[in-house]
Amino acid sequence: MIGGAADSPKRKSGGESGSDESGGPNAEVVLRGSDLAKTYSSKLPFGRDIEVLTGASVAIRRGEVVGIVGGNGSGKSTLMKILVGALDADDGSVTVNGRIGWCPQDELLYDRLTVAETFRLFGEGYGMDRSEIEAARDRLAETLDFEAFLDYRIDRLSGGNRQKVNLSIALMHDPDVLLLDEPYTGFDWETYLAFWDLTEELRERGTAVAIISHLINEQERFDRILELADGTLSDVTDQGSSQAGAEGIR
Ligand SMILES: Nc1ncnc2c1ncn2[C@@H]1O[C@H](COP(=O)(O)OP(=O)(O)OP(=O)(O)O)[C@@H](O)[C@H]1O
Repeated sequence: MIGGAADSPKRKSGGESGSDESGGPNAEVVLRGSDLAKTYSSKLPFGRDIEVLTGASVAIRRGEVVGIVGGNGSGKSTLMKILVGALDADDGSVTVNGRIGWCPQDELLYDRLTVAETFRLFGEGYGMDRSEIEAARDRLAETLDFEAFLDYRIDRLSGGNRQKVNLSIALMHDPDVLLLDEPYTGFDWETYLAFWDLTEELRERGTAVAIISHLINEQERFDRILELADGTLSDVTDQGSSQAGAEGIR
C-alpha cells in the first residue's frame, strides 16, 4: 500500500496543532508512533520469536527531514511499515494527520506496465485527475531525469530507473509526510543530488520527510537523526550514532 492509511482502533487520524509551519520544534506533528511493539512469531515448532520493537516512539513534524539509522535487522523497515499502516503493531498507536507517501525498500511496481501507465494507475488510486497525473509525471520525470523512459515497461528499466519511478510514485500526490526506505540505493551521483534538491523543495513546502538509511554520509542534510537499537528509538543528532566509527555519520 502506498498513500493514505486506513483508520483502526490503534490507528487514528487527527491533528496536533502547532504554530511553526516549517519544521521547528513547535511545528505540527503529522505522524506520531507511540510505544510501538512488534514481535515476529516463529512459524516453526521450536523456532525462536524475533522481538523487533519494544516500545519505539517517534513524532515527525511538518517541514522537517528526519533520518532513521540502525544496523541490519534492527527493525527500521518494520517500523516504517507500521507507521504507514502496512503492518499491525502488537502494541502502541499511530496517529496520522494528513496524507502519507511511502517508498518501500522493495519496489511495489508492476513489471508489465510502462512507466506512464504506472503513473496513471497510482494517480487514479490517489484520486488525481488526468491532467494532475500528467503534470506530476512530467515534473518528476524531468527532475529525476527519466523522461526518455516513460514508454518503457517497468521490467525493461535499470535498477536505478526503477527506483526513480518507485520514489516518484510515493510523492506524486503531494503527501504531507513522506516515508522513504533506503531511497537512494542505486542512484548515481547526479540523481543523488537531484534527490536532495527535491527533498529540499518538499521541506520548503512543509512536507515532512523521514528517510531510513544504513548510514548517513551527510548529516547536515537532516534536521534530526534517530537511531533504532534494541527495539527503541533515540535521538543521536548531536552525538552521531553508535555506527559512526565504523560506517560513518559524517
Ligand atoms: N515477515 C517477517 N517474519 C519474520 N521475521 C521478520 C519478518 N520481517 C522481518 N523479520 C525480521 O525482523 C528483524 C527486523 O527486520 P527489518 O527488515 O525490519 O530490519 P531493517 O533494520 O530494516 O534491516 P535492513 O537494514 O537489513 O534492511 C530481522 O531480524 C528480520 O529477519
